Amino acid sequence: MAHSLAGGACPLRCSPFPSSSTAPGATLAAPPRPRRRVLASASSPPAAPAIEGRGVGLSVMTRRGRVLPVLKGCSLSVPQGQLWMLLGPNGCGKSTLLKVVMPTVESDVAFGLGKLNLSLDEVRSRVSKSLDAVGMLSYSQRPIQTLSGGQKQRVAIAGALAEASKVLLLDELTTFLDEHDQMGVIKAIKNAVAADGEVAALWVTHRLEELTYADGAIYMEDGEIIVQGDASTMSRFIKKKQARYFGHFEF
Ligand SMILES: Nc1ncnc2c1ncn2[C@@H]1O[C@H](COP(=O)(O)OP(=O)(O)OP(=O)(O)O)[C@@H](O)[C@H]1O
Repeated sequence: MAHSLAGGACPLRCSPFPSSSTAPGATLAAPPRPRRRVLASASSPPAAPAIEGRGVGLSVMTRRGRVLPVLKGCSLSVPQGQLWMLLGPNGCGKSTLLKVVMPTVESDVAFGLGKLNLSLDEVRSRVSKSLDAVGMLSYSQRPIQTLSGGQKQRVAIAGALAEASKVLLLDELTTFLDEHDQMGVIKAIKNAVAADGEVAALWVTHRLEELTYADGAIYMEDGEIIVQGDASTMSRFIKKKQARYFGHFEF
């Protein structure tokens, strides 16, 4: 099974598991008197919720030390297989609510396993092994939206590993990442490949320093593979090529 991941924004995935959540560090406020109405068709049978929040409250501290309630006892339920819109005037709390009901790292990785008909124990085991392989096990319960770009990439890689993908096709995963996140992602891939022994990865990059982590490399020009070999051979080849290129210029 091959799994392709591209750089840039991580695809947002919804949890297969119902969850209610609050943002880390959020102050839970006592819910005010309910001001909500639930309108439902009497004929529609209740579907299992895919996104669920119960009594979610969140307050932030202003610079002047005032506690500002942003979310006040919000309860919502979006059934599986349906598209719902979150509406309301500017500043009413839509984006904040979206952030706090996002899936956790754990449920995001489990998402792809829904199609495999596995037992819950097997799902849990695969999720924790793959998160461990990319160094993200301690983040299992964190909402995806609270992660850095590099951490999101590592969670996406864990998702591919959990599905037992034997081939990882990785396109410029580190382009928009800072150096710390870049190292985290490349080490995660390196560990995952080394730990399993059966996984192979092909990594598209412009960052030549990443060659240090590779076992081998392939160099292309104008639609053709010019040379391929082990990492040290390829490193020498690239350095010679760069020297020839810079030799054309007089400084
Ligand atoms: N970290 C924060 N510190 C201070 N105020 C905050 C913080 N987060 C959210 N708010 C305030 O909470 C309110 C809700 O913000 P939010 O962005 O969720 O609203 P929204 O409904 O998505 O708005 P819009 O439709 O304009 O995008 C706003 O008044 C915003 O200024």
